[in-house]
Amino acid sequence: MQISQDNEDSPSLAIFDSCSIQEYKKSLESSSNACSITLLKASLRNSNEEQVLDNIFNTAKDILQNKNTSNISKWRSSLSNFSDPIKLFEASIPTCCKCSEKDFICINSSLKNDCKCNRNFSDNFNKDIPVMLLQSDSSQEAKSEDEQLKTKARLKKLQPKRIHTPSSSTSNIEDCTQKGKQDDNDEYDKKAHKSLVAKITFKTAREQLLGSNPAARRTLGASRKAQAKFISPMLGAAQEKQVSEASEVIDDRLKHIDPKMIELIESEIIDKGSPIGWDDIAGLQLAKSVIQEAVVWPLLRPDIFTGLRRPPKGILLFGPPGTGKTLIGKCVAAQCRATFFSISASSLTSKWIGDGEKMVRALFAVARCHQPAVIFIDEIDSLLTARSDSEHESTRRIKTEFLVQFDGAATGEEDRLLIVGATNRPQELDEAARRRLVKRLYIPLPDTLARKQIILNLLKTEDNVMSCDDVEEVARLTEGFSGADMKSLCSEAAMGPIRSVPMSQIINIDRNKVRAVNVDDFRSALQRVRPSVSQDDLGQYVKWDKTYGQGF
Ligand SMILES: Nc1ncnc2c1ncn2[C@@H]1O[C@H](COP(=O)(O)OP(=O)(O)OP(=O)(O)O)[C@@H](O)[C@H]1O
Repeated sequence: MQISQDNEDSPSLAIFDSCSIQEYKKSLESSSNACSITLLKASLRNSNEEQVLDNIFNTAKDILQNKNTSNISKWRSSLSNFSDPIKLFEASIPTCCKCSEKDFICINSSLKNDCKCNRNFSDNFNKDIPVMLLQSDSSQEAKSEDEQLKTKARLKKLQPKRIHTPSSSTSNIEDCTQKGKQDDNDEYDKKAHKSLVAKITFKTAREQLLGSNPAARRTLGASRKAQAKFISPMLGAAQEKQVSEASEVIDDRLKHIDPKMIELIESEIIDKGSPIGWDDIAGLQLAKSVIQEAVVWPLLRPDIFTGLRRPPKGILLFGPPGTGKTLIGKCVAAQCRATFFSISASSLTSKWIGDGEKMVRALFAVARCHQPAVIFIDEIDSLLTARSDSEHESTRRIKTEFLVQFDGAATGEEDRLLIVGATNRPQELDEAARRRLVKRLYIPLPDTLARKQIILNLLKTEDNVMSCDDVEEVARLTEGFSGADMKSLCSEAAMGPIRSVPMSQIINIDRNKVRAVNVDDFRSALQRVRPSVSQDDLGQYVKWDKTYGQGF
């Protein structure tokens, strides 16, 4: 801060650092002192930063010369004290007429007519102080005092930068500054001690929470990134989290994996649905027995299935849509007591654009941590299609990563991972993929017996009056239906009894009064539900099965 004085009446305070002005304004703002407020008003009077302190200085001078006594009648400092902002600020702290104490708390008490020291500030003193400031409690005072100390310390640091201007009155100011330095230091020590005491005895709710729960720092007023985890500001929740985080052992295999992906896999890709049993899958006896022998037993007894008996690491289930491929994958996982990871290959290439290959890596890493594990990849053809020139770079990278991971799983002696690929378009599969998915099982449309079993399974939970003959009739009439088509047919038939209820009663009708499903409902449903698989498509599967399939 540069202090110059062009003439004795009009000293000018030139600011070399706008930051120090802001600090000074802040210190004025944080004071409930009437003089400070008057000075603050003066500081705000002009938007030109350069003139702020000049305004303050002149205002202070007016007060001292009794030109501005409407607000403050007692101002016992002399002009020479205003050698710098610190002195100016100190001078702005009024002194009690009775005890001659300089204290903010005293001002408040006095203004509320309960001056503890029975100090007597001027009657005029409080007229201009906003009510809000009068109501500030002692903690705020302690805080403002603390801030003043900080401000002083900061301003003190700025003092060496002061440029001396050779003029008689400025010399006086400088002398005064030097003289006051020792006193200043003593006062700083005193106030610092006072502030320390205040700090020890008083803590804001925020300080208290942060003291006991540092994790809350990130939730209280701090900015959080969009993808950052939610951290509860609640004491118990945060502490619980900390304890659980501390006790969590991070698996080495997950060291280089993005935690967000791990979280995503564990929440979305691990299938936690109800376990599927072999009886839930109608028909497909041969496929079931091959799978049981080739993968379920080896996963359950890895000690017996070694060497030549070592199980394949990958199987392919191919066939028309809705024939139970996913059901089989789930059933394998349930039978092996394995974790079931279910992911659609097309989502790897579309949903996680750019991250697909990282996702593949993460998927295998997480699966290794959850062994035994079954990784079910639906629509595997979209991931492992035959290579072509038009293939997108990112798709090629995902494919390469998948094959690398697959080979890692295949060669890892200890790994108990099974990759189950499912496809409706086996002919589009890459040769490399075909070779790796050693067991290729055709999952055909259900035969009559299987369709009958599907109907019976689905009707178990419905009120029905279907005889065995009725079920057989429906099974016969549904030649060419897939398992999913059979489900649609049964749902449609189950709507028959509801449709027979008059519209006006549908809202109020007693559940027990809705009639049971009968064969006529199935007959009408058959008018609406048609098979989804064409005979031509079936021919392709049979052909591919003959060439590459297991051949049972
Ligand atoms: N063999 C079956 N036994 C019992 N229900 C079946 C059978 N096949 C299909 N379903 C029924 O059809 C639904 C769809 O089956 P699933 O999802 O397993 O077929 P998918 O072959 O995987 O089909 P997509 O190829 O379209 O993925 C199942 O939820 C089940 O209700």
